[in-house]
Amino acid sequence: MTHTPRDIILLGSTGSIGTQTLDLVARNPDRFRVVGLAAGGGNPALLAEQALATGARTVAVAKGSAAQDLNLAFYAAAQQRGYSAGEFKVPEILAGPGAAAELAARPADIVLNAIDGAAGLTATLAALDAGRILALANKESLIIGGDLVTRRAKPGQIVAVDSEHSALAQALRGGAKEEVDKLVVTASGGPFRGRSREQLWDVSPEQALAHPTWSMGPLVTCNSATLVNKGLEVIEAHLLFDVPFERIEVVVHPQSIVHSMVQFVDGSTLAQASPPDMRMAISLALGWPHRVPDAAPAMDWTKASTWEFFPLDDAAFPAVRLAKQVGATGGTAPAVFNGANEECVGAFLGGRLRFPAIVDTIERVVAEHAGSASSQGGDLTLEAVLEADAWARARARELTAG
Ligand SMILES: NC(=O)C1=CN([C@@H]2O[C@H](COP(=O)(O)OP(=O)(O)OC[C@H]3O[C@@H](n4cnc5c(N)ncnc54)[C@H](OP(=O)(O)O)[C@@H]3O)[C@@H](O)[C@H]2O)C=CC1
Ligand SMILES: CC(=O)[C@@H](O)[C@H](O)COP(=O)(O)O
Ligand SMILES: [Mn+2]
Repeated sequence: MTHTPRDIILLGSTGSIGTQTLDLVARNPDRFRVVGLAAGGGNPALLAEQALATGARTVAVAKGSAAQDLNLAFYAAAQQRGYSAGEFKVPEILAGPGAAAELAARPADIVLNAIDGAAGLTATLAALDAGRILALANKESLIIGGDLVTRRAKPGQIVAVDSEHSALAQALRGGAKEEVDKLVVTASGGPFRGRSREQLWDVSPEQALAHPTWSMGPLVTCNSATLVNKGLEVIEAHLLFDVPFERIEVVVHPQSIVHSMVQFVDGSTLAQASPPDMRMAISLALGWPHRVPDAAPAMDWTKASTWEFFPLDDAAFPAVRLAKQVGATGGTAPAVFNGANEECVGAFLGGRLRFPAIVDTIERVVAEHAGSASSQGGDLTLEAVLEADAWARARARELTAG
Protein backbone atom coordinates (compact mmCIF):
# COMPACT_ATOMS: atom_id res chain seq x y z
CA MET A 1 0.00 0.00 0.00
CA THR A 2 1.34 3.49 -0.77
CA HIS A 3 1.06 6.31 1.73
CA THR A 4 1.29 10.06 1.59
CA PRO A 5 3.71 10.91 4.42
CA ARG A 6 2.02 12.66 7.31
CA ASP A 7 3.76 15.86 8.47
CA ILE A 8 4.43 15.77 12.20
CA ILE A 9 5.25 18.46 14.72
CA LEU A 10 6.83 16.72 17.71
CA LEU A 11 6.75 18.56 21.05
CA GLY A 12 9.05 17.14 23.73
CA SER A 13 11.37 15.51 21.18
CA THR A 14 14.31 15.02 23.55
CA GLY A 15 12.32 13.01 26.09
CA SER A 16 11.33 9.37 26.40
CA ILE A 17 8.26 9.57 24.11
CA GLY A 18 10.00 12.05 21.83
CA THR A 19 13.04 9.86 21.12
CA GLN A 20 10.90 6.74 20.62
CA THR A 21 8.76 8.70 18.15
CA LEU A 22 11.85 9.71 16.19
CA ASP A 23 12.94 6.07 16.04
CA LEU A 24 9.58 5.17 14.48
CA VAL A 25 9.68 8.06 12.04
CA ALA A 26 13.22 7.15 10.93
CA ARG A 27 12.07 3.57 10.25
CA ASN A 28 8.97 4.70 8.31
CA PRO A 29 9.98 7.59 6.04
CA ASP A 30 7.20 6.69 3.59
CA ARG A 31 4.57 7.30 6.29
CA PHE A 32 5.87 10.10 8.51
CA ARG A 33 7.94 13.26 8.12
CA VAL A 34 8.98 15.59 10.95
CA VAL A 35 8.51 19.28 10.14
CA GLY A 36 8.89 20.79 13.61
CA LEU A 37 10.53 19.90 16.92
CA ALA A 38 10.18 21.42 20.39
CA ALA A 39 11.93 20.82 23.69
CA GLY A 40 12.58 22.60 26.95
CA GLY A 41 16.12 23.63 26.08
CA GLY A 42 17.88 21.40 28.62
CA ASN A 43 19.68 19.36 25.93
CA PRO A 44 20.54 21.60 22.95
CA ALA A 45 23.04 19.12 21.49
CA LEU A 46 20.44 16.35 21.20
CA LEU A 47 17.80 18.73 19.87
CA ALA A 48 20.22 20.07 17.24
CA GLU A 49 21.15 16.54 16.17
CA GLN A 50 17.45 15.66 15.89
CA ALA A 51 16.81 18.77 13.79
CA LEU A 52 19.64 17.87 11.45
CA ALA A 53 18.61 14.21 11.17
CA THR A 54 14.94 14.96 10.47
CA GLY A 55 15.39 18.12 8.40
CA ALA A 56 12.77 19.85 10.58
CA ARG A 57 11.92 23.34 9.29
CA THR A 58 11.35 24.86 12.72
CA VAL A 59 12.74 24.13 16.18
CA ALA A 60 11.28 25.59 19.38
CA VAL A 61 12.85 25.86 22.83
CA ALA A 62 11.07 26.97 26.00
CA LYS A 63 14.20 28.40 27.63
CA GLY A 64 14.79 31.71 25.87
CA SER A 65 18.50 31.66 26.66
CA ALA A 66 18.91 28.27 24.92
CA ALA A 67 18.37 29.70 21.42
CA GLN A 68 22.00 30.64 20.92
CA ASP A 69 23.26 27.31 22.33
CA LEU A 70 20.91 25.53 19.94
CA ASN A 71 22.17 27.48 16.96
CA LEU A 72 25.81 26.71 17.85
CA ALA A 73 24.96 23.06 18.53
CA PHE A 74 23.30 22.82 15.14
CA TYR A 75 26.47 23.94 13.31
CA ALA A 76 28.58 21.64 15.51
CA ALA A 77 26.31 18.69 14.64
CA ALA A 78 26.54 19.51 10.92
CA GLN A 79 30.31 19.71 11.15
CA GLN A 80 30.47 16.40 13.00
CA ARG A 81 28.51 14.78 10.17
CA GLY A 82 31.00 16.28 7.69
CA TYR A 83 28.35 18.46 6.01
CA SER A 84 29.49 21.50 4.09
CA ALA A 85 27.40 24.68 3.72
CA GLY A 86 24.62 24.01 1.23
CA GLU A 87 24.26 20.39 2.29
CA PHE A 88 21.92 21.32 5.12
CA LYS A 89 19.32 23.98 5.86
CA VAL A 90 19.46 25.90 9.14
CA PRO A 91 16.02 25.63 10.82
CA GLU A 92 14.04 28.58 12.06
CA ILE A 93 14.40 28.82 15.85
CA LEU A 94 11.54 29.90 18.13
CA ALA A 95 12.48 30.56 21.75
CA GLY A 96 10.63 31.39 24.96
CA PRO A 97 7.84 29.97 27.12
CA GLY A 98 5.29 30.28 24.29
CA ALA A 99 7.51 28.72 21.61
CA ALA A 100 5.96 25.21 21.65
CA ALA A 101 2.43 26.65 21.39
CA GLU A 102 3.53 28.88 18.47
CA LEU A 103 5.03 25.86 16.73
CA ALA A 104 1.91 23.74 17.42
CA ALA A 105 -0.15 26.11 15.25
CA ARG A 106 2.19 25.88 12.25
CA PRO A 107 1.13 23.79 9.20
CA ALA A 108 1.25 20.00 9.79
CA ASP A 109 -1.06 17.00 9.77
CA ILE A 110 -0.38 15.90 13.36
CA VAL A 111 0.97 17.53 16.50
CA LEU A 112 2.32 14.94 18.95
CA ASN A 113 2.42 16.60 22.36
CA ALA A 114 5.00 14.75 24.50
CA ILE A 115 5.88 17.64 26.80
CA ASP A 116 5.85 16.55 30.45
CA GLY A 117 3.46 18.16 32.91
CA ALA A 118 1.14 21.16 32.94
CA ALA A 119 3.55 23.10 30.71
CA GLY A 120 1.96 21.29 27.75
CA LEU A 121 -1.48 22.93 28.10
CA THR A 122 -1.05 25.97 25.83
CA ALA A 123 0.44 23.80 23.05
CA THR A 124 -2.51 21.39 23.28
CA LEU A 125 -4.95 24.28 22.94
CA ALA A 126 -2.97 25.80 20.06
CA ALA A 127 -2.87 22.51 18.13
CA LEU A 128 -6.63 22.02 18.54
CA ASP A 129 -7.44 25.62 17.58
CA ALA A 130 -5.29 25.24 14.45
CA GLY A 131 -7.32 22.16 13.49
CA ARG A 132 -4.45 19.67 13.77
CA ILE A 133 -4.86 16.04 14.81
CA LEU A 134 -3.52 16.00 18.37
CA ALA A 135 -1.64 12.81 19.27
CA LEU A 136 -1.72 13.25 23.02
CA ALA A 137 0.94 11.87 25.33
CA ASN A 138 0.83 14.95 27.56
CA LYS A 139 -2.15 13.70 29.58
CA GLU A 140 -1.77 16.56 32.06
CA SER A 141 -2.99 19.14 29.54
CA LEU A 142 -6.26 17.27 28.97
CA ILE A 143 -6.76 16.58 32.67
CA ILE A 144 -6.17 20.11 33.93
CA GLY A 145 -7.86 21.69 30.91
CA GLY A 146 -10.95 19.47 31.22
CA ASP A 147 -13.81 20.86 29.19
CA LEU A 148 -11.62 23.77 28.08
CA VAL A 149 -9.83 21.15 25.98
CA THR A 150 -12.72 18.83 25.14
CA ARG A 151 -14.99 21.73 24.01
CA ARG A 152 -12.35 22.76 21.45
CA ALA A 153 -11.75 19.27 20.09
CA LYS A 154 -13.80 18.01 17.15
CA PRO A 155 -14.75 14.29 17.25
CA GLY A 156 -11.64 12.24 16.51
CA GLN A 157 -9.28 15.23 16.75
CA ILE A 158 -7.54 13.90 19.88
CA VAL A 159 -5.85 10.50 19.51
CA ALA A 160 -4.48 8.90 22.67
CA VAL A 161 -0.79 8.02 22.96
CA ASP A 162 -0.95 6.92 26.61
CA SER A 163 -0.72 3.10 26.51
CA GLU A 164 -3.89 2.45 28.52
CA HIS A 165 -5.98 4.85 26.46
CA SER A 166 -4.60 3.52 23.21
CA ALA A 167 -5.64 0.06 24.46
CA LEU A 168 -9.11 1.32 25.39
CA ALA A 169 -9.53 3.02 22.01
CA GLN A 170 -8.58 -0.24 20.29
CA ALA A 171 -10.96 -2.32 22.41
CA LEU A 172 -13.74 0.23 21.87
CA ARG A 173 -13.48 -0.37 18.12
CA GLY A 174 -14.93 -3.80 18.96
CA GLY A 175 -18.35 -2.67 20.21
CA ALA A 176 -20.94 0.12 20.23
CA LYS A 177 -20.82 2.77 22.99
CA GLU A 178 -24.14 1.72 24.51
CA GLU A 179 -22.77 -1.84 24.83
CA VAL A 180 -19.90 -0.72 27.07
CA ASP A 181 -20.31 -1.71 30.70
CA LYS A 182 -16.99 -0.51 32.12
CA LEU A 183 -13.46 0.54 31.30
CA VAL A 184 -10.77 -1.40 33.18
CA VAL A 185 -7.50 0.51 33.39
CA THR A 186 -4.46 -1.59 34.24
CA ALA A 187 -1.67 -0.38 36.56
CA SER A 188 1.74 -1.97 37.00
CA GLY A 189 1.57 -1.10 40.70
CA GLY A 190 4.97 0.60 40.44
CA PRO A 191 8.16 -0.36 42.28
CA PHE A 192 6.47 -0.39 45.69
CA ARG A 193 3.61 -2.76 44.90
CA GLY A 194 2.79 -4.93 47.91
CA ARG A 195 4.17 -2.50 50.51
CA SER A 196 2.05 -1.06 53.31
CA ARG A 197 1.82 2.70 53.93
CA GLU A 198 4.24 2.34 56.88
CA GLN A 199 6.80 0.68 54.61
CA LEU A 200 6.71 3.62 52.21
CA TRP A 201 8.08 6.32 54.54
CA ASP A 202 11.74 5.51 53.92
CA VAL A 203 11.81 4.84 50.19
CA SER A 204 14.33 6.88 48.19
CA PRO A 205 13.97 8.82 44.93
CA GLU A 206 16.27 6.26 43.26
CA GLN A 207 13.91 3.45 44.26
CA ALA A 208 10.88 5.43 43.08
CA LEU A 209 12.52 6.08 39.71
CA ALA A 210 13.23 2.38 39.10
CA HIS A 211 10.00 1.46 37.30
CA PRO A 212 9.55 -2.32 37.05
CA THR A 213 8.38 -2.44 33.41
CA TRP A 214 8.68 0.95 31.63
CA SER A 215 11.54 3.35 30.96
CA MET A 216 10.06 6.87 31.12
CA GLY A 217 10.79 10.45 32.17
CA PRO A 218 11.10 11.25 35.92
CA LEU A 219 7.69 12.87 36.48
CA VAL A 220 5.56 10.06 35.06
CA THR A 221 7.84 7.43 36.65
CA CYS A 222 7.42 8.94 40.11
CA ASN A 223 3.68 9.26 39.44
CA SER A 224 3.59 5.53 38.67
CA ALA A 225 5.19 4.84 42.05
CA THR A 226 2.57 6.87 43.97
CA LEU A 227 -0.23 5.67 41.64
CA VAL A 228 -0.97 9.35 40.92
CA ASN A 229 -0.35 8.40 37.28
CA LYS A 230 -3.23 5.92 37.48
CA GLY A 231 -5.45 8.55 39.10
CA LEU A 232 -4.62 10.97 36.28
CA GLU A 233 -5.31 8.21 33.76
CA VAL A 234 -8.77 7.54 35.18
CA ILE A 235 -9.62 11.24 34.65
CA GLU A 236 -8.04 11.02 31.18
CA ALA A 237 -10.21 7.98 30.32
CA HIS A 238 -13.34 9.79 31.54
CA LEU A 239 -12.56 12.83 29.38
CA LEU A 240 -11.54 10.88 26.28
CA PHE A 241 -14.29 8.26 26.25
CA ASP A 242 -17.10 10.00 28.16
CA VAL A 243 -17.62 7.11 30.60
CA PRO A 244 -18.68 8.06 34.16
CA PHE A 245 -16.15 7.55 36.97
CA GLU A 246 -18.22 4.83 38.65
CA ARG A 247 -17.77 2.73 35.51
CA ILE A 248 -13.99 3.10 35.34
CA GLU A 249 -12.02 0.56 37.39
CA VAL A 250 -8.32 0.15 38.09
CA VAL A 251 -6.72 -3.29 38.35
CA VAL A 252 -3.08 -3.99 39.19
CA HIS A 253 -1.31 -6.03 36.52
CA PRO A 254 2.43 -6.20 37.31
CA GLN A 255 3.52 -7.53 33.89
CA SER A 256 2.25 -4.45 31.94
CA ILE A 257 1.25 -6.64 28.99
CA VAL A 258 -2.50 -6.10 29.08
CA HIS A 259 -2.62 -2.34 28.63
CA SER A 260 -6.32 -1.99 29.52
CA MET A 261 -9.67 -3.62 28.85
CA VAL A 262 -13.27 -2.85 27.99
CA GLN A 263 -15.99 -4.96 29.57
CA PHE A 264 -19.26 -5.09 27.62
CA VAL A 265 -22.83 -5.48 28.89
CA ASP A 266 -22.99 -9.17 27.92
CA GLY A 267 -20.07 -9.97 30.25
CA SER A 268 -17.45 -10.16 27.50
CA THR A 269 -14.12 -8.35 27.97
CA LEU A 270 -11.78 -7.16 25.20
CA ALA A 271 -8.16 -6.65 26.23
CA GLN A 272 -5.25 -5.23 24.25
CA ALA A 273 -1.96 -7.05 24.90
CA SER A 274 1.61 -6.41 23.75
CA PRO A 275 5.02 -6.28 25.46
CA PRO A 276 5.58 -2.95 27.22
CA ASP A 277 6.95 -0.73 24.45
CA MET A 278 5.50 2.72 23.80
CA ARG A 279 6.32 2.59 20.10
CA MET A 280 3.19 0.44 19.71
CA ALA A 281 0.85 3.17 21.00
CA ILE A 282 2.83 6.01 19.39
CA SER A 283 2.72 4.34 15.97
CA LEU A 284 -1.02 3.74 16.17
CA ALA A 285 -1.63 7.35 17.20
CA LEU A 286 0.44 8.69 14.29
CA GLY A 287 -1.02 6.23 11.80
CA TRP A 288 -4.56 6.20 13.22
CA PRO A 289 -6.75 4.38 12.31
CA HIS A 290 -4.10 2.26 10.57
CA ARG A 291 -1.43 0.09 12.17
CA VAL A 292 2.26 0.48 11.32
CA PRO A 293 3.90 -2.90 10.60
CA ASP A 294 6.75 -3.87 12.96
CA ALA A 295 6.27 -0.80 15.12
CA ALA A 296 7.40 -2.76 18.22
CA PRO A 297 8.05 -6.40 19.18
CA ALA A 298 4.95 -8.59 19.43
CA MET A 299 4.21 -11.25 22.07
CA ASP A 300 6.02 -14.55 21.69
CA TRP A 301 3.17 -17.04 22.20
CA THR A 302 5.53 -20.05 22.01
CA LYS A 303 6.97 -19.11 25.46
CA ALA A 304 5.13 -19.73 28.71
CA SER A 305 4.10 -16.57 30.53
CA THR A 306 1.98 -15.62 33.51
CA TRP A 307 -0.34 -12.65 33.66
CA GLU A 308 -1.53 -11.61 37.12
CA PHE A 309 -4.30 -9.26 38.19
CA PHE A 310 -4.74 -7.87 41.73
CA PRO A 311 -7.08 -5.38 43.35
CA LEU A 312 -5.55 -1.99 44.14
CA ASP A 313 -4.49 -1.42 47.77
CA ASP A 314 -6.31 1.87 48.43
CA ALA A 315 -4.93 2.26 51.95
CA ALA A 316 -1.28 2.27 50.84
CA PHE A 317 -1.99 4.06 47.55
CA PRO A 318 -4.92 6.46 48.00
CA ALA A 319 -4.14 8.52 44.85
CA VAL A 320 -6.70 6.84 42.60
CA ARG A 321 -9.55 7.39 45.07
CA LEU A 322 -8.54 11.05 45.44
CA ALA A 323 -8.23 11.54 41.66
CA LYS A 324 -11.69 10.09 41.06
CA GLN A 325 -13.11 12.54 43.59
CA VAL A 326 -11.24 15.43 41.98
CA GLY A 327 -12.29 14.35 38.49
CA ALA A 328 -15.94 14.16 39.54
CA THR A 329 -15.68 17.66 41.09
CA GLY A 330 -14.27 19.00 37.81
CA GLY A 331 -13.67 22.72 37.25
CA THR A 332 -10.26 23.74 38.53
CA ALA A 333 -9.97 20.79 40.97
CA PRO A 334 -7.91 18.60 38.55
CA ALA A 335 -5.51 21.51 37.93
CA VAL A 336 -5.04 21.84 41.69
CA PHE A 337 -4.46 18.09 42.08
CA ASN A 338 -1.92 18.06 39.26
CA GLY A 339 -0.14 21.30 40.22
CA ALA A 340 0.27 20.19 43.84
CA ASN A 341 1.53 16.81 42.63
CA GLU A 342 4.15 18.29 40.28
CA GLU A 343 5.43 20.49 43.10
CA CYS A 344 5.51 17.57 45.58
CA VAL A 345 7.29 15.29 43.09
CA GLY A 346 9.96 17.97 42.72
CA ALA A 347 10.29 18.17 46.51
CA PHE A 348 10.48 14.37 46.88
CA LEU A 349 13.05 13.93 44.10
CA GLY A 350 15.02 16.81 45.65
CA GLY A 351 15.09 14.99 48.99
CA ARG A 352 12.82 17.54 50.74
CA LEU A 353 9.67 15.41 51.16
CA ARG A 354 8.97 11.83 52.13
CA PHE A 355 7.11 9.56 49.75
CA PRO A 356 3.66 9.15 51.40
CA ALA A 357 3.63 12.90 52.07
CA ILE A 358 3.28 13.49 48.30
CA VAL A 359 -0.33 12.29 48.21
CA ASP A 360 -1.05 13.52 51.77
CA THR A 361 -0.04 17.02 50.68
CA ILE A 362 -2.04 16.87 47.45
CA GLU A 363 -5.09 15.80 49.45
CA ARG A 364 -4.71 18.74 51.83
CA VAL A 365 -4.23 21.27 49.00
CA VAL A 366 -7.26 19.86 47.16
CA ALA A 367 -9.37 20.09 50.34
CA GLU A 368 -8.33 23.71 50.97
CA HIS A 369 -9.14 24.62 47.38
CA ALA A 370 -12.57 22.95 47.61
CA GLY A 371 -13.49 25.39 50.37
CA SER A 372 -12.38 28.46 48.43
CA ALA A 373 -14.51 30.69 46.15
CA SER A 374 -12.20 30.06 43.18
CA SER A 375 -13.27 26.40 43.07
CA GLN A 376 -16.80 27.37 41.94
CA GLY A 377 -18.19 26.14 38.57
CA GLY A 378 -19.04 27.80 35.25
CA ASP A 379 -17.20 27.25 31.99
CA LEU A 380 -13.51 26.74 32.61
CA THR A 381 -11.17 29.43 31.26
CA LEU A 382 -7.44 29.20 30.60
CA GLU A 383 -6.85 31.97 33.15
CA ALA A 384 -8.74 30.03 35.84
CA VAL A 385 -6.73 26.87 35.14
CA LEU A 386 -3.39 28.68 35.21
CA GLU A 387 -4.37 30.52 38.38
CA ALA A 388 -5.44 27.28 40.11
CA ASP A 389 -2.22 25.58 38.99
CA ALA A 390 -0.08 28.45 40.34
CA TRP A 391 -2.03 28.59 43.62
CA ALA A 392 -1.73 24.82 44.17
CA ARG A 393 2.02 24.90 43.54
CA ALA A 394 2.52 27.82 45.92
CA ARG A 395 0.38 26.17 48.63
CA ALA A 396 2.18 22.83 48.21
CA ARG A 397 5.53 24.66 48.50
CA GLU A 398 4.39 26.31 51.75
CA LEU A 399 3.19 23.01 53.18
CA THR A 400 6.36 21.13 52.27
CA ALA A 401 8.87 23.83 53.23
CA GLY A 402 11.04 22.57 56.00
N1 LIG B 1 7.52 8.00 28.71
C1 LIG B 1 6.49 7.21 28.55
O1 LIG B 1 6.64 6.00 28.28
C2 LIG B 1 5.10 7.76 28.68
C3 LIG B 1 4.86 9.11 28.86
N2 LIG B 1 3.59 9.59 28.89
C4 LIG B 1 3.37 11.03 29.03
O2 LIG B 1 4.07 11.69 27.98
C5 LIG B 1 4.55 12.96 28.43
C6 LIG B 1 6.07 12.98 28.23
O3 LIG B 1 6.67 12.00 29.06
P1 LIG B 1 8.20 11.58 28.92
O4 LIG B 1 8.57 11.52 27.49
O5 LIG B 1 8.36 10.40 29.78
O6 LIG B 1 8.90 12.84 29.61
P2 LIG B 1 10.44 13.27 29.55
O7 LIG B 1 10.73 13.94 30.84
O8 LIG B 1 11.29 12.11 29.15
O9 LIG B 1 10.47 14.32 28.36
C7 LIG B 1 9.83 15.57 28.44
C8 LIG B 1 10.10 16.36 27.19
O10 LIG B 1 9.38 17.60 27.25
C9 LIG B 1 10.30 18.68 26.98
N3 LIG B 1 9.77 19.88 27.62
C10 LIG B 1 9.62 20.15 28.94
N4 LIG B 1 9.05 21.37 29.10
C11 LIG B 1 8.84 21.87 27.86
C12 LIG B 1 8.27 23.06 27.35
N5 LIG B 1 7.81 24.02 28.16
N6 LIG B 1 8.21 23.25 26.00
C13 LIG B 1 8.67 22.30 25.16
N7 LIG B 1 9.22 21.13 25.58
C14 LIG B 1 9.29 20.92 26.92
C15 LIG B 1 11.62 18.17 27.51
O11 LIG B 1 12.71 18.92 26.98
P3 LIG B 1 14.18 18.99 27.71
O12 LIG B 1 14.85 17.70 27.37
O13 LIG B 1 14.81 20.15 27.04
O14 LIG B 1 13.90 19.18 29.15
C16 LIG B 1 11.57 16.74 26.98
O15 LIG B 1 11.83 16.74 25.61
C17 LIG B 1 4.11 13.07 29.90
O16 LIG B 1 2.90 13.76 29.96
C18 LIG B 1 3.90 11.62 30.32
O17 LIG B 1 2.96 11.48 31.36
C19 LIG B 1 2.51 8.77 28.77
C20 LIG B 1 2.68 7.43 28.62
C21 LIG B 1 3.97 6.82 28.57
C1 LIG C 1 3.55 3.51 29.52
C2 LIG C 1 2.46 4.29 30.10
O1 LIG C 1 1.42 4.45 29.52
C3 LIG C 1 2.63 4.84 31.45
O2 LIG C 1 1.73 5.91 31.70
C4 LIG C 1 2.34 3.68 32.33
O3 LIG C 1 0.98 3.65 32.51
C5 LIG C 1 3.11 3.70 33.57
O4 LIG C 1 2.86 2.53 34.25
P1 LIG C 1 2.00 2.43 35.57
O5 LIG C 1 1.49 3.80 35.93
O6 LIG C 1 0.92 1.47 35.26
O7 LIG C 1 3.00 1.94 36.57
MN1 LIG D 1 -0.09 5.21 30.87
